[in-house]
Amino acid sequence: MSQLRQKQEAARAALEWVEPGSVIGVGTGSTVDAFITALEESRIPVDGAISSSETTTQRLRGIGIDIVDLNYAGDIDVYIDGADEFDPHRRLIKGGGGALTREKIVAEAARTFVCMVDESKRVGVLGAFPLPVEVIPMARSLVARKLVALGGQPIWREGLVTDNGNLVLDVHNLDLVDPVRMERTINDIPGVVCNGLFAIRPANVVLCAGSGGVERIS
Ligand SMILES: O=C(CO)[C@H](O)[C@H](O)COP(=O)(O)O
Repeated sequence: MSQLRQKQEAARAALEWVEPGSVIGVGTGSTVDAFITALEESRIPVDGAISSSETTTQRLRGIGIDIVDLNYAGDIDVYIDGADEFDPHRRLIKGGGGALTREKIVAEAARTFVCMVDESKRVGVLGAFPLPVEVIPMARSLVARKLVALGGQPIWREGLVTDNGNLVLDVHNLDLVDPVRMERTINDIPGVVCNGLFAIRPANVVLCAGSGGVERIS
């Protein structure tokens, strides 16, 4: 089964968490694109969505779903998103699409975070995928030096400006054996807005699609 097909399978499985009449949180990326297509085909009537990026907002509006401001929504039942890597504890690396900060905000507002992945995203220990770190532009070089001191090799994702007007450093070769600790350590660097580790608050459910079907890890 192709990777795209696996993403579509995981996306269809996530529909089980969409309650008719609810407001849902929606992530960003190609798996989320497949989810939005599946949601449209399902005709489940949702009351609106909290979006994690301008790209997702456009897609959701395109299928007639209202975008709700998180400030007026309170907590929501479910957040549905993809990931770049997941480990056996449902801890994630996210941010390959550069939307990590808003993704983490919406995930935090949700009682249940459902993560849709294809088999290629499964790892024993996080860190093969470079860790995205969103930084305030004036702090780019300072933060990069601090990340080197932590053992990483940051590469500036040149040309990308996030929806929040910031920059992204992709950090290679960090030791992520203790991802909770590293998530906190990086967050403490002045100038860091957010990092792509979702370890303090992992996914509640991972739907991993492979050749044998969709595995539900919860
Ligand atoms: O974190 C993300 C975007 O910031 C995505 O969830 C992640 O990059 C996975 O993307 P895809 O579904 O295209 O494989």
